[in-house]
Amino acid sequence: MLTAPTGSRHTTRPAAQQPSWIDPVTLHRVIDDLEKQPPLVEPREVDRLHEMLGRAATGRALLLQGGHCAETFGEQALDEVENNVRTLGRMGRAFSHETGLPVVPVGRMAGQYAKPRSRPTETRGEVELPSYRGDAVNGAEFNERDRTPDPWRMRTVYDQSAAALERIPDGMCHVSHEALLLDYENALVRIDPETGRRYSGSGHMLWIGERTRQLDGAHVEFAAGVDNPIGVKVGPSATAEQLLGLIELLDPERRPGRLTFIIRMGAERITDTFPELVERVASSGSPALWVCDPMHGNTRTAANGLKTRWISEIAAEIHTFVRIHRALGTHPGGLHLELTGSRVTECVGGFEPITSEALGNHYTSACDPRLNRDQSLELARLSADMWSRN
Ligand SMILES: O=C[C@H](O)[C@H](O)COP(=O)(O)O
Ligand SMILES: C=C(OP(=O)(O)O)C(=O)O
Ligand SMILES: [Mn+2]
Repeated sequence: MLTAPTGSRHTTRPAAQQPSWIDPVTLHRVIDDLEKQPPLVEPREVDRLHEMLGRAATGRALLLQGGHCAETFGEQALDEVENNVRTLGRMGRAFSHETGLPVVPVGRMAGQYAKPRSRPTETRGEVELPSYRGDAVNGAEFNERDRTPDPWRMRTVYDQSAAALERIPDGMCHVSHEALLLDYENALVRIDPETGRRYSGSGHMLWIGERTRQLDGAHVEFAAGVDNPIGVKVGPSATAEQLLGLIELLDPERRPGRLTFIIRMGAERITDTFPELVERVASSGSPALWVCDPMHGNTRTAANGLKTRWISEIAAEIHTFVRIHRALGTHPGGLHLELTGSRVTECVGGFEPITSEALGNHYTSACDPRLNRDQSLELARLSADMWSRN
């Protein structure tokens, strides 16, 4: 049986983007309860993904990571899981067919319930309330009761994630999420008695976000202490020294598949620093896998106030990502996308284009705008073309 380590929740490092839970007694009851639960994922499944990502890191496969920006609680969300997995599967087959490389599908799924925010509070008129930080923390409705962080929501994350995992057909993909809420993540660390190794039991792959990747921060410390594959988001302010520091902390043994850099610079800015980052990391001997998140550096606000992204900019960032790798002789290792298998109208463009005016027609994202099913499949085909022609 996998056991929970003792004392794992104590850290002296600063932890960015954590909610202000107002009731410590409830918080500790929830943590104690989570520590008693079985892990959501098993070490052997985690190791299997590690091995597959190792192939991607060494140029023999591609990672296709995708799903909602923010998953939500409830039956309706569970009903979408299968559709999203099938969309990811179809995209993977398109990619694989064109590039000749196997594709490793990984869902942003069964755990992606906590969000970092640009601002701690949101103001509407005269009223200022805590920002919505994902269903793991508080409710999206703009009233004091919903927006107050509630630790019991972390217990629901566990149940909802378990239910979502049951909806993934035949283990068609591994699952991943941002390791943001350290109270939750620490409570789900387990030790494999056979090997003595520490694993996160909350998802196969975890990533650290752009806002929490500080070298001396609690998130990097947490990730360094588990054996799962780890992603780190890399935005335009990242330096080569920071990346080399992350490699020392997260992958000192240089194991292919352990560390993935998820580049999210924006179509305009990717040429500024990215070539130097790749060169410096490659010449350090790190086998880090590079994937492109063309979503988070290309977020805009439409005239009607909705957050959106343009397919043209998303495609442009992917294109530049591939070209830079080709020029340097390194491997463009895959994509990280926010998408859904449903017919939403959240991103602008596509073959049958969604216009900025139509964005409000079916905009259901709890946080960032996602590619809909058609846009996802088109982008997969377009990207596959970039991989094989460049
Ligand atoms: O992925 C999510 C968003 O990019 C992140 O939560 C920041 O969004 P915000 O600027 O609306 O807070
Ligand atoms: C918040 C996210 O990304 P980033 O940390 O890159 O901003 C995300 O992936 O939803
Ligand atoms: Mn997002």
